[in-house]
Amino acid sequence: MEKRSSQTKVKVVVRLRPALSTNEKTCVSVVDNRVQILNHRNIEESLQYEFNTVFDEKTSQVEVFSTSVEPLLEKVLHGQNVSVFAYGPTGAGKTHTMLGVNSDPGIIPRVIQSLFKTIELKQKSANDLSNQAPQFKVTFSYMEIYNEKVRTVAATNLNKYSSRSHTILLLKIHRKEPSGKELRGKLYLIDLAGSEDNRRTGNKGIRLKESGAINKSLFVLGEVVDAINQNQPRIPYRNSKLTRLLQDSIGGGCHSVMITNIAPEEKFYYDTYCTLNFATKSKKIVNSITTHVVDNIKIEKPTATVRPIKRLSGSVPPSKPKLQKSSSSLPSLTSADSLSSSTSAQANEPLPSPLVRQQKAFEFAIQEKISAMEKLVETLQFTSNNNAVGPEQPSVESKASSTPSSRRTRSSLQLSLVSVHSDDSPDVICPTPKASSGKLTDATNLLKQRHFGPPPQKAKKQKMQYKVIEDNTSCSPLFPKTPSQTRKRGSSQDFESPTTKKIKEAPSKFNNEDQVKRNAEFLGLLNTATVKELQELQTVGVKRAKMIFEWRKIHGDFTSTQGLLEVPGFSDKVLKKLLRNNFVTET
Ligand SMILES: Nc1ncnc2c1ncn2[C@@H]1O[C@H](COP(=O)(O)OP(=O)(O)OP(=O)(O)O)[C@@H](O)[C@H]1O
Repeated sequence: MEKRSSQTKVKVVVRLRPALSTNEKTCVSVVDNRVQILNHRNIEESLQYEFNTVFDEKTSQVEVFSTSVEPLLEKVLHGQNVSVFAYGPTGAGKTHTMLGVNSDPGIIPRVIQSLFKTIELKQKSANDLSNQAPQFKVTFSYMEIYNEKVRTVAATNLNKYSSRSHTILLLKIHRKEPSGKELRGKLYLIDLAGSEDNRRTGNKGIRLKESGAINKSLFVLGEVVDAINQNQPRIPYRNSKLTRLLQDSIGGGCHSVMITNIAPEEKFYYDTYCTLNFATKSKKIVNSITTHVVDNIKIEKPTATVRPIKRLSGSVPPSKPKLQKSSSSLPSLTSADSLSSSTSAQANEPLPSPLVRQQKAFEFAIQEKISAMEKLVETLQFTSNNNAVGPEQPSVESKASSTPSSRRTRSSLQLSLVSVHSDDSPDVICPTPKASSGKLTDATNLLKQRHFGPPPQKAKKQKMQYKVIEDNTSCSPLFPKTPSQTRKRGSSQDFESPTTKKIKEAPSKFNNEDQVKRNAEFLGLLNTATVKELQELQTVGVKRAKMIFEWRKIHGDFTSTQGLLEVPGFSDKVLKKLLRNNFVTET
């Protein structure tokens, strides 16, 4: 059930990074909540922009987090969605703000630490009062929107580690109250690819095209913001993958914070000007906040809410050096970085509590997946386009390029939207030790083993598509290892689920009641089926099944079959055909 509770504006904050070199001239300054940019060519053209919050170059990571993000975490725990995204030109500090470095962690590691600590506190205080504590389950997905025509995550002249994709970390928090009431909140943490002025970056060839694609998606983002501000009847969310993903964040049901990163150097003048103009128009957007709540009548039996340390330790990857190595991908916090008064007390505990250990395991799982993804992209760069690999490229394990799987990974480079999906892990409250342990320790292997793509010719034809790596091995319809690998579409005996079977067995004649029932069953199936099951529906092939599945993971349940129109690959015509072929009427 969704409850529209309030309306709130997109919160736009600006962060100015420090100058990176004393040799460069600067043109931006911050006074109170105003940003001033001086046009060195014409001093009279100096511009001032006002925002609610402006962080100057001295602002620390913890201040950015505690001012802009931390207050919203409670909302996620209460079934609301929150979106935090960093926007700005290449090299202005988006990744520093979102991820940070080990010695100075950014928003993502701080959010994870804070969420787990808050959950622990809530459970502790319930236990202290001898009340039954709520149960929490935290899952995550990591996605990149990547231009499929580009073969490298290449360095530009401007910033040698420039990220060329939009990356999205989605945390889902499922809270179950002892009363049976369930709350489901989502937290999107988004590091957008940098917009850039190609004249300045010196981009050429592939990099120019890549940059063009990034700028185009950001341009569509601008169009979306304009359309919302002008109250247009149609908002062009569907014109880019990025805006589809941000649909809930901009003009949707989320609490949204846009962190606008800007750089002080004169050479960024035009970028800074455009970025601040975009930020100014974004702050007018109003979102209608939705609370995702299910009221279950069933009263849960009391269960242990914090699992014993012994079982938990099974879920932490045993290899310490590996974890330490991967920690470079996702900086973790030290006790010195205590975030708020409510959490700082915890930081001094001599032994990590179970939830802190779970948080660590969770961080590790994300680290593993992100670093595996980075490795994969590097491998792909190397194996798919040796010419493009210059001295700035990171070294690549040659093993990966010589195995048969590398041939498959190469083809997956052509996919534009890469999703490392691990929605079932790690389960904070009650994973079985076996499952949990497998999921966490195998994260990297999983990615290595399962980065298979469609045959290269096929992938070339497809302009934009999803690549999904799922933790649940039984849900890999694209590349099943079982006899189903050779099965033809429609011959589903080998894994047909009772639900799918029910849908497939269409009665020869419907009365109204049958039809309503069937429609409901079909909708239920859309909201619960695995990719394999979805594939069994008429008119839903592998690609559409994966699209439906991914869309559902990101945006939640479909409330009607019309919702399928939001899924990439579904036109009116396709939807009508799908409904007709499955004996379902429009809902
Ligand atoms: N607040 C800051 N304090 C210190 N250094 C910073 C800060 N913000 C950014 N930097 C440094 O500036 C450089 C560029 O930052 P970063 O890579 O985060 O930019 P970006 O906007 O993510 O770029 P891209 O769009 O190319 O990914 C990095 O070396 C980073 O460490």
